[in-house]
Amino acid sequence: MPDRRTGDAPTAVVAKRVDRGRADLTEITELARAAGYEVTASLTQTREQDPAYHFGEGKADELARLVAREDADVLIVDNEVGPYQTFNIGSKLPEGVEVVDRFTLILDIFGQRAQTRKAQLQVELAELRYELPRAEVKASLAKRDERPGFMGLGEYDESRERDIKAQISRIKDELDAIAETEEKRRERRRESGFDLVALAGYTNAGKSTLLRRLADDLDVDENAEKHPDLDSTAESENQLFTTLGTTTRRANTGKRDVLLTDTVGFISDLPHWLVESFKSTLQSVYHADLVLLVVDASEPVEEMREKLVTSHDTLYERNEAPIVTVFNKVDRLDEEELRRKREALSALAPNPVCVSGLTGDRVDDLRERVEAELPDWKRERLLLPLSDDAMSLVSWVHDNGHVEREEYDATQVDLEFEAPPSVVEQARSRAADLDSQAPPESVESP
Ligand SMILES: Nc1nc2c(ncn2[C@@H]2O[C@H](COP(=O)(O)OP(=O)(O)OP(=O)(O)O)[C@@H](O)[C@H]2O)c(=O)[nH]1
Ligand SMILES: [Mg+2]
Repeated sequence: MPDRRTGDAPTAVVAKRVDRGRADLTEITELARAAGYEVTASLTQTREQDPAYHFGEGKADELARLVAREDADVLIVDNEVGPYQTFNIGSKLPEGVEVVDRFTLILDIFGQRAQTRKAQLQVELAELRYELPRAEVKASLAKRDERPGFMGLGEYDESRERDIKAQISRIKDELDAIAETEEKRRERRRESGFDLVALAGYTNAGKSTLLRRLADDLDVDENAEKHPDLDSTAESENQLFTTLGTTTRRANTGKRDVLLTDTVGFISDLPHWLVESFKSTLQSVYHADLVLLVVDASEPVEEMREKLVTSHDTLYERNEAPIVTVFNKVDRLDEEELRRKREALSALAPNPVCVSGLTGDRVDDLRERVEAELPDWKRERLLLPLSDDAMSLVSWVHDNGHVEREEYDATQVDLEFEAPPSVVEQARSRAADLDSQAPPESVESP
């Protein structure tokens, strides 16, 4: 196969079957492009699934001729093609041409982008889960045909399935350990007064662009030591699955200190095992204080609806946080069109915030909305003695909450602030410790 890195792009023919209506090849073509393929031809069919070839056998022959004529490197099928069907279609194709289904293609993209240990493990896990039922099929085909080496797979080895299962369980353990570390980190961040906000949504909706728009660059640098894991890059590209790992940056929404996390995009028609493999990437969404569900509002309303449904399905059951829908890319449509879309989608996306991450238009509305939707902060007033310890508590409150009033007299400082409940509690208990040195006074605010 030609090397994708040398600019000599491998070529692909894409195909798709639907039960009824017309097959739309836009997304699969985008996926192929994201994986590095040049799509040279395509074919669709509207018919019920054929058990042997997925497509009708006549169509499978036509596909084979097209692939041969185009001299394509792969045939990409935008359907869930069973292991037997893959084998049958493959046997009609010219020697060496692979059949790539939607999931293998997505895994291929993920594999190319996976940079962190976690991302690599997730890809490996998904590949193994994909391979497991196929290993079973290979086993039974090999037995049936008494051709142990068919498809160039080498000698069939009974232990392959056992191996796969063992590897799956090992990777799951490692991913669980990573998830636990991340959960502890989230707790630490909450305790130090951060609200955790996650950007979620369909791939290419503009999540990373919004992250960059909302994030406060300077603060990330200043806090690099305090939060060494904060990543300063969140690339945007007009391409599916630009973001694979999670990126967290500090954002300023006014009073609150927010940590904003960008995540892998959602996509429709993913099998359960693939979503499951990337579960730990989505933990930062599932365990956020608030989820911003980003939608590309420049797309046709039916497409927006489908992508909203996919997003809600992905969030469903696991998500604990309130969801705010964000209609992004509003620079690409006029007020009237936006109004129509809001109305048409009002059941799925009640009261959305409309912004342009690209131009920054109305991003202040989004900041305000984030503030308004985050869980309530508590108000507190403390009277502290003038001591070094008290001053360090005052500066800690500044770091972790929002100080409304700070007045000094000869003997004490009168501090009024708003902060998350956990911060208020800690501040109270630290104030009580100070009081053991100089008698304290805590005044309930009105
Ligand atoms: N016109 C317009 N384009 C936008 C806007 N926001 C993002 N884009 C473009 O949309 C494309 C996708 O943006 P990203 O920020 O990479 O989207 P994403 O949701 O992070 O995508 P993935 O990481 O691939 O899931 C890029 O080409 C952006 O420049 C916007 O408000 N207006
Ligand atoms: Mg992104």
